[in-house]
Amino acid sequence: MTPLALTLGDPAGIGPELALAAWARRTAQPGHPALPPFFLVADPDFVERTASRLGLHVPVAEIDPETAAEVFSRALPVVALPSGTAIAAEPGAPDPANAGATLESITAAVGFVQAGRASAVVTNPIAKYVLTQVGFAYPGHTEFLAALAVPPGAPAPLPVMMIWSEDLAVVPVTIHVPLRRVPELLTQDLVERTARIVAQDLRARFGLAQPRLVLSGLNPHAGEAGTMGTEDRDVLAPAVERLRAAGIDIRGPLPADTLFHPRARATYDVALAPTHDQALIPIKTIAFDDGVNVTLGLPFIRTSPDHGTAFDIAGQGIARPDSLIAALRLADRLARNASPDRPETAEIIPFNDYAGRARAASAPPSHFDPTDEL
Ligand SMILES: NC(=O)C1=CN([C@@H]2O[C@H](COP(=O)(O)OP(=O)(O)OC[C@H]3O[C@@H](n4cnc5c(N)ncnc54)[C@H](O)[C@@H]3O)[C@@H](O)[C@H]2O)C=CC1
Ligand SMILES: NCC(=O)COP(=O)(O)O
Repeated sequence: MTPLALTLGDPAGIGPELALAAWARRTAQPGHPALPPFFLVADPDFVERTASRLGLHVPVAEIDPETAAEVFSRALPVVALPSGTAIAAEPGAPDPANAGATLESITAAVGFVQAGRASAVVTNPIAKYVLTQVGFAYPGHTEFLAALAVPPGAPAPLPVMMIWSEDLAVVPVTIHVPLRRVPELLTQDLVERTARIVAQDLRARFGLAQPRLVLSGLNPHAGEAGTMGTEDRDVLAPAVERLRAAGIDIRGPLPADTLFHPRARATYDVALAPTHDQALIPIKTIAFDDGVNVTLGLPFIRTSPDHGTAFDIAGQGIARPDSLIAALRLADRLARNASPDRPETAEIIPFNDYAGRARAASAPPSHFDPTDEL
């Protein structure tokens, strides 16, 4: 069985302790299947010190990726950083001196997946501003992974951030950019390319035959016919029209403020929103512990917990591993769907399976059905 490659994240954040906590929950429990085997790409001594500091009885085995699945039942498999770098980090005190190890863990994990030695990359959180201090040129994993997906110098694919949970999935069309730059970056082309990638990956990777997309407006009331901003009318609406003409089931732009309550959520699989916070606030409100960040549009699978480094609680042993566990499980399901040995049909991974409702065959004519009983 090909294991998942889990990155270190910022070693002063909660990533290392979450890896230990996730491994401690590896066995099947009622309602929760066993965790798929994974290995952490890190300094094994640092991982051992982290475990003993937290009083966790987690044996650590330094191995290569090929041995990870075999040892997983009895020890947390750790693949050493290729440079052999030793990490010294104080929980809650991020230090740019560790940025090299943080980045090396990501590049090594991607290399393992590209070489077929891991089935997917699962990333622990990084603090972008710490990496920026050593000249890291990307605003986050999402953009960095797109660059790693191609040979140096080749044009990178457009990476699309989706935060997924069984109750809601969202996609920010612009990602890590200042709010004041959104109107200039939010082009018809970007909306169309993003929506096409979402539709394609939901079909191919998540097994949804007819994914239902909606696009949230940018301005209040989706611009109120151009009286509260023109982007909805002049950029978003024509993009939706072209996408629909190309056979993609997408509606919008719809007013953002009425798009995320349960009856509205029951009418779509994924909501695209023009800005980062428009997309991420609803899902982190509804599913903070279960949300998974998935990068679409890459030639390999990458998932991550939806939260960040949580420096404020690092080293206290109180960080919840739920989102990392959800990320490991989803990466495994996506990898199985992508495997050449998969069964005849891909597993359908649920979207907005709100209260166990059956999915409507096609989008209803209105935004949502006000008489709907949930
Ligand atoms: N995928 C990634 O690498 C991500 C990285 N970040 C980075 O994380 C850093 C901190 O970002 P914040 O906005 O403060 O978000 P955050 O998610 O790190 O923390 C927000 C709040 O949630 C709590 N929290 C987070 N994860 C938790 C967990 N597993 N269990 C219990 N409580 C938890 C924290 O203690 C804090 O109070 C930033 O530098 C940002 O760049 C943020 C999001 C994702
Ligand atoms: N807010 C989500 C986030 O920052 C995740 O970014 P990335 O590091 O996964 O690109």
